[in-house]
Amino acid sequence: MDYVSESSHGQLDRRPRKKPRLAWESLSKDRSGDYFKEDPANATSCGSPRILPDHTSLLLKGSLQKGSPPWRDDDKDGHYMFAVGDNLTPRYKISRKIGEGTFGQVLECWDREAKETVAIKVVRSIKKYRESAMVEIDVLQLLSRHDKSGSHCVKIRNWFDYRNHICIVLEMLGPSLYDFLRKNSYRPLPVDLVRELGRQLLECVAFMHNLNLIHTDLKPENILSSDYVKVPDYKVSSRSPREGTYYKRLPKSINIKVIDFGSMANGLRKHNYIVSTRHYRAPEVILGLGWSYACDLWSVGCILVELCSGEALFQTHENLEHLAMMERVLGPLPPHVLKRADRSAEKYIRKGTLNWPEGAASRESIKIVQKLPRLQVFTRIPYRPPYL
Ligand SMILES: Nc1ncnc2c1ncn2[C@@H]1O[C@H](COP(=O)(O)OP(=O)(O)OP(=O)(O)O)[C@@H](O)[C@H]1O
Repeated sequence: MDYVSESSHGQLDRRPRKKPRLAWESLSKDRSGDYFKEDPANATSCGSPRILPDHTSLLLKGSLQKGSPPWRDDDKDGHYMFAVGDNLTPRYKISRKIGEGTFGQVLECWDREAKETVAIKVVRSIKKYRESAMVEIDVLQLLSRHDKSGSHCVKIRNWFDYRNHICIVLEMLGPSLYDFLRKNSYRPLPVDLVRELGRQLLECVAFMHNLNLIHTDLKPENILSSDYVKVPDYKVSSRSPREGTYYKRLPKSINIKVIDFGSMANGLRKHNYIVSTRHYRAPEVILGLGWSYACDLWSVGCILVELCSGEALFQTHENLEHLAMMERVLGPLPPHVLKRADRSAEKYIRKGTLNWPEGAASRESIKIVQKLPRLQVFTRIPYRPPYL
């Protein structure tokens, strides 16, 4: 057998960009009936996951044309093991792996029934991820139901449970804003383009917030170009001219769509657990003040500055340094905000102000903060004070 391993990115990511996953605890509700809905064309079989030496997907060349591939154990993290050319139920044929996240893998597949390419999120066969995926499906369906005029949210096409993996079938989108930045060697995008992207992003956020939903994980990786065109990839097609496998995607327009609704939170409740990927995390989340809709707006602000400058604004992994960076860029945190900090954040505050630079972990850290430009320098627009 000829196995090939594949990683989700051609290049190494420059920073860890993952967030804690807790949303299922706050959003999940009692479900009955459709929880383990199956694609009628497909039999689900469940087996106990066994340990495999590594978590990378194995791609098996030249597997079955019709029906399901032979049973393969999941890897040690509960990821589905697949082969390019396999069927994922008789309806979907796997073309390639597009991405991998906390939840599972995203596969580009050819939908034989709809005759279109789709992206299928194949969720890890672990209870908490399965449950969270069901919440994501609910959210995607809710968004689709209310989306009369194109909300800039990815559309769900279908879902099913296959060999103990929840599979979410999504419309196929193009590269992410992070891909654009990376491929552009982290050079700034033109301000007019950023303005247009910001408008679309805010439209999407307003749409979600009007439905009392807080995304909580807005970041360039989760904003995808909404169109893609297929052009022949001759390098591949000359060797293996198989259905759905010899195309590559190119960005076609500046229309964007938001993905990844697995961390969605209910806006009607108060929350104070940690959300968002570090660089896009709002101060109220770090300080334990309780958070709501505004945390999405904070993330949008960080994203827009990143698109204008080419680099993530707050590149840190430490809370106090992060807060100091915010003060450096935006001005002092208001005293009434610092006063409300919870116990875990008290250590960052001395006499009503941020314990900085006294509390800094190192001189290097102080220097890094000092080097950050003020917001006006990034945007060349007049400074607007207190942001909380
Ligand atoms: N509809 C889509 N079209 C094209 N690519 C997609 C689509 N949905 C997801 N992807 C790709 O798959 C990757 C992982 O998807 P997603 O963020 O939904 O998974 P996740 O497990 O929730 O990830 P994370 O741990 O980063 O939150 C994305 O970064 C993107 O590159």
